[in-house]
Amino acid sequence: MPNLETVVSEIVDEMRQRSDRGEVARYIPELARVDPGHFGLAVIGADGTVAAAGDCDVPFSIQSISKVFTLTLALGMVGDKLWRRVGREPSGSPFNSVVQLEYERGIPRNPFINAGAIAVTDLILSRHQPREALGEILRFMQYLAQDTSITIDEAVAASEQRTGFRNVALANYMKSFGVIDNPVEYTLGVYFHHCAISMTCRQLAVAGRFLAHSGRDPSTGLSVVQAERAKRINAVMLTCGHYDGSGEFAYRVGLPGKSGVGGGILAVAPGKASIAVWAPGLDAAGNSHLGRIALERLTKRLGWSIFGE
Ligand SMILES: NC(=O)CC[C@H](N)C(=O)O
Repeated sequence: MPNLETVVSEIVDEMRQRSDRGEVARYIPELARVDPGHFGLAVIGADGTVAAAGDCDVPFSIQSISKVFTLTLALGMVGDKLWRRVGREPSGSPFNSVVQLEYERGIPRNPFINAGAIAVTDLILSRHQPREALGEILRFMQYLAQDTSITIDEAVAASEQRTGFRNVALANYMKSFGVIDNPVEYTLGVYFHHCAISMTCRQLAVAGRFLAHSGRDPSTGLSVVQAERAKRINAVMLTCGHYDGSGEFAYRVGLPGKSGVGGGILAVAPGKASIAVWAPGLDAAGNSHLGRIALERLTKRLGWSIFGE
């Protein structure tokens, strides 16, 4: 088996040389300013070995990757009742699509498209004031990443709050079906802010370890969620984590993964590793272009696809 550190540094070198970098997200003005030349990769093996290279210590906007953690928190609060508000089938639609919601009477297809994540945020909020809910989400991220320096990028949150018209539409539409309990502006305020959490690949890979190890953080031995819940979150990541690019991601990479329009992807190799990659340029489905290519090479060289060598 090739050496993990060698594979990681080879992939970073290969990705740095590529000229096809995708397009940074332009619909959030603050993200449009990010340099598409960045590339970072961090992999943490089961024994805690870290292989990280490139811009692995540069913070970026995690955006929709936060939805994995808000789903985890909300399941901890309300349990399987969550699935009365949100489905768990792939949508086959873009992350911010409006059409399905009308056909399905305001119940979002899954917790990772924007509508589903907004409904999940609303569940977390229902027990708190917006500031407390946001504090709880941020503290959960800091706890999982074992790093209290993680913060929210207020400029990114404000940028989205000014321009997130589609999310406002989705939230209002769900509210009309009674799927959103709180004032729409409160729910969206918390949603925009948790999407604006800023983290490095290294921090994100640490935060994802519980998903790779049956719900438990192997460095502390502490259980974050039951093994069965980790398994199910991974299943939803595999089928829905890349929106209408989820099939392609499973086909090429073969791991549960969650992307964000900041260009990050968190991927989980069950029993083996937690992986975070960042390359800001996106493909047509809004997933990191080079991030996916890098993960495809990683799983191929290490034989890590869950579907076989
Ligand atoms: N795919 C994403 O990362 C989308 C998240 C972004 N905050 C939005 O709501 O549009």
